[in-house]
Amino acid sequence: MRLEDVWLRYHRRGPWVLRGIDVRIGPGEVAVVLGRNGVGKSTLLQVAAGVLRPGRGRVTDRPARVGWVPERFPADQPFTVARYLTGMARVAGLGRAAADEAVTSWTDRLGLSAFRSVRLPELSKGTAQKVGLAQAMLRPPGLLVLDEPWEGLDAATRELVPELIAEVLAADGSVLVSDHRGETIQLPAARRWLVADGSLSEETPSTDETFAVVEVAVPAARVAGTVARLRAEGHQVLRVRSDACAAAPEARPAEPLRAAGAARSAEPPIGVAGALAAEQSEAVDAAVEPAAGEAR
Ligand SMILES: Nc1ncnc2c1ncn2[C@@H]1O[C@H](COP(=O)(O)OP(=O)(O)OP(=O)(O)O)[C@@H](O)[C@H]1O
Repeated sequence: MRLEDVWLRYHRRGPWVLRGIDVRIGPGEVAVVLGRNGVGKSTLLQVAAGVLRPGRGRVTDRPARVGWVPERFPADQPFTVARYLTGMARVAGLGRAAADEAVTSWTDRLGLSAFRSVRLPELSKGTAQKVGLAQAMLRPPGLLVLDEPWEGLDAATRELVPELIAEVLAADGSVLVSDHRGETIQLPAARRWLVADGSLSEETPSTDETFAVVEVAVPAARVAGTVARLRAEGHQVLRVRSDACAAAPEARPAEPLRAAGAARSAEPPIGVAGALAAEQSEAVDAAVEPAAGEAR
């Protein structure tokens, strides 16, 4: 699929959100869309999915079957989970029996079986997100578009997301995913598209595919700005936490950089800049490339 010189704005005289985006994604490829809040990641994903039509330019070779998981599942619909998913399966072109089979299979897999008779507005945010994932996968999509798919999901389902992505890729589908939680660290082969000022640039892959995790302590008042800057630079922010340990007044000695897989071990963090009051400090864990020895 290719986005050819795509421009988009929401209002006739409004500012252009996307300005001349030109990018292509092929079968079996996954791209992570990164950038500051409000920069246009969701807009780009919606254009790719065919939910929004570009004001100028065009999208070519979009696969016939697109699975789109919006950032917020629209749960204000008067259907039960089973009824909604069966309806979506039929809309996707499945016959009655195949639709029932797909709904049973995906509700089982996503832990939704107990919610089949529950109406959508009564679901918790996380459960509604699972319904959003299920509807996108009912019929194997040639293009899967996931807008912050990890948001609100329980741990078990979060782990399932890379599995679903892998399945789409294995069937020669393409996947686009935005991710502000840094979960796409689990997709080491993903291309990385950075959106800024309406344009898109692609990060060139590192020859060293290992990651390192750098823990950084910043004053609470600067957390949002730091997170935004790190993301805009293409780093994956894994989590933000209040951390009394970061309040230690003395600087700790630097430890060797740890691999991302070891990030949650009990080892002390590296290079923590301390001297912050506990109630004022937040720790930002940022995974950066390249690995060892080049903490930025
Ligand atoms: N329906 C809409 N009508 C008008 N403006 C919109 C609409 N949706 C988004 N925008 C504006 O377009 C810009 C890009 O929004 P978009 O949601 O695509 O950004 P984003 O990078 O996905 O943000 P976030 O990371 O916060 O989800 C923002 O300035 C936003 O306010």
